[in-house]
Amino acid sequence: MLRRLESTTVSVKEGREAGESPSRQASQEFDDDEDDDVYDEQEEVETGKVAWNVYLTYFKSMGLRNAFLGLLLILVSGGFSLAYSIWLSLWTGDEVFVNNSTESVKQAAMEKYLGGMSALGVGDISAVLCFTLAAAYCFCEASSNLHRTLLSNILRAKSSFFDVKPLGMILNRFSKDIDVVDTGVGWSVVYLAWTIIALLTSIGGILYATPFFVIAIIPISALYLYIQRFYICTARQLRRLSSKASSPIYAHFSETLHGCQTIRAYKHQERFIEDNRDKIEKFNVYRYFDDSSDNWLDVRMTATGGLLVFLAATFCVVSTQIPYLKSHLTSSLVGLALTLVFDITNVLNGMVWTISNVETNIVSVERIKEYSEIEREADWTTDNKPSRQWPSSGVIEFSKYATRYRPELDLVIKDFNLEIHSKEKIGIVGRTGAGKSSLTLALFRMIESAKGCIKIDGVDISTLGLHDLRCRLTILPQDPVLFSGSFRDNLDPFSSYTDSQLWEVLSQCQLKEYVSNQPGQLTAECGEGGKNLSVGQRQLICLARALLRKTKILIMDEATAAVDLKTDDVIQKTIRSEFADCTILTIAHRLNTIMDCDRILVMSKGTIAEFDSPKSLLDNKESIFYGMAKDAGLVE
Ligand SMILES: Nc1ncnc2c1ncn2[C@@H]1O[C@H](COP(=O)(O)OP(=O)(O)OP(=O)(O)O)[C@@H](O)[C@H]1O
Repeated sequence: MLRRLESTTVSVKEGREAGESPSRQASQEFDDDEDDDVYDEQEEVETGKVAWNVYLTYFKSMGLRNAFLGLLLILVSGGFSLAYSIWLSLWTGDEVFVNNSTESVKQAAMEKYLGGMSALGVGDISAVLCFTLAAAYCFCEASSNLHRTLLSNILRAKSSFFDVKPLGMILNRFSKDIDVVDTGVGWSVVYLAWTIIALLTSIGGILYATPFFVIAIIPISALYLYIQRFYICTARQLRRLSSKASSPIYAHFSETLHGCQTIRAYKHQERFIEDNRDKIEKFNVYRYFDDSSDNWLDVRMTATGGLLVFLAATFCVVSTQIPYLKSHLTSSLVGLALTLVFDITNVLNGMVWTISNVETNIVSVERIKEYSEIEREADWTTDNKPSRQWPSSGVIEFSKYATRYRPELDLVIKDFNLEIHSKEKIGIVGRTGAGKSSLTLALFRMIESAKGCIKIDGVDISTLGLHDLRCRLTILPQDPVLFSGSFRDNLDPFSSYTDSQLWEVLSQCQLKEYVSNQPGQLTAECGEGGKNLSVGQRQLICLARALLRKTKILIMDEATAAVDLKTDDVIQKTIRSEFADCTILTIAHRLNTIMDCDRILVMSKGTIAEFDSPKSLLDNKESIFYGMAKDAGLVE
């Protein structure tokens, strides 16, 4: 979006000049549906019922044995509740209390029933307590396992995944969806199990008291089912849509935070605030309908519940007119039936809510599962382990190599046949977009081969594990990457080197004086992503890290672009002396930094345009390199 800022600024200006009304401009501007279209393409919304394997994924993530134990405890607790009601009805129906029994008999019966109630109560409480503890454990297991799988998959996702998915979309899965799994899914599944058991026990009790009630139960259950099915498919889809609509909010928010300076510089604060409101508004549309559908359900559930109570009472009255039933029906049974029917209304209402809740909450598991199954990079390690010394010579060979960023895109490197000898220093130049950075990414297998192979010291790198490959090469990237932490953490994250070694590399990179003046010196904080340092200083820290690792192959991707010429000169000298016996590939924008290289690779549109010593290339006035050197003022 920030990239579009300048062009939009121009188009807004042009719009004003063309005399368009502000509202029309605004509508065009906020036809930022283009943005949302991007999301539409990138974030597909599932439709229809959530697949059963999503539920299975959730139960598997809590451990099937744990899930089974939890279910068993719910059944035990439900059994206690039913026994409790039956015991109460037996108590109220016991003729000992209405006959002319002696006080001692009444006393004994009272003690029996009270003792029974207490035992059932204690049993019920214990079962609920055990169940709650088991449930809490299961939910934590499920959440942490789902989160772990999601995180490990995202961290191992192919780089193309990050090219096509905006950060906000990924953050949404880690924040909102994980939050729903943490707090919503588990308990909604438990409430569902509880309500099913409560429903079955209530229906059993009512049928025992008034068998006639079966005539009402069937159509009313059908009505409940109908309402529930109607509601759930709407609520489920609304939940999916509102989850999707929240992604652009996250993405926009993080973009705004990152581009705060640019937004202020262009005085586009208002536009971004409006944009943010617009996205929240779109999100609220789904939320509003989500809430409205809840109210719709509430009204119907209450009406159907009332009908159920009315029918139960009517059947009790009708039963008193039928001689066979009349003899069976006692006042305590009528009491039990009416109590249960009041319960059943709540239970049926609760069931519809919980089924919908489960279905809507499980959508988050579905979304997490989707990102837990994205295509991953190649294996971290394979059976083909390189020797400890590999690469000992640093010979790099590209044979008929070609690569692309994604299967649907064009090749960015084509027909690459190249051999770089041991300890050779190669300068790589070419117009922007020629494929220089892609070449370095290919060496690290950030992008995989589409054709041909790359061999390092005779080993085809595609047969190695990614970790084995990447830890044997060093890159100084265009964008220096630093972690939040101290200088020491950034230089030596695995604490493998001594302080004196760290100071030595800092001095080689011209940073010794700066670091020793910091409070705490090596333990001084670099800030989040190294924000306490300038870009040039960050590049120097990366260089120091490379000097410490000192692998046989070093790749520099415009690594000193942000440092001043004098420092650049010193660094180049340091690299030449410290990495004298290493193979170095240098992508350069300042031609003078690669003039002393052994050979220069000039790239054009992903192919090798020229590959020779600087002298030979400069001797040929027709060469591309000569033209570049001339433009840079290095030759006449
Ligand atoms: N993440 C990506 N997804 C798809 N295509 C990409 C990606 N990164 C680069 N490309 C394409 O690959 C081609 C080569 O880009 P590359 O970054 O390797 O060029 P470069 O020579 O390093 O350019 P520069 O000097 O500007 O860094 C370009 O056409 C570019 O559009």
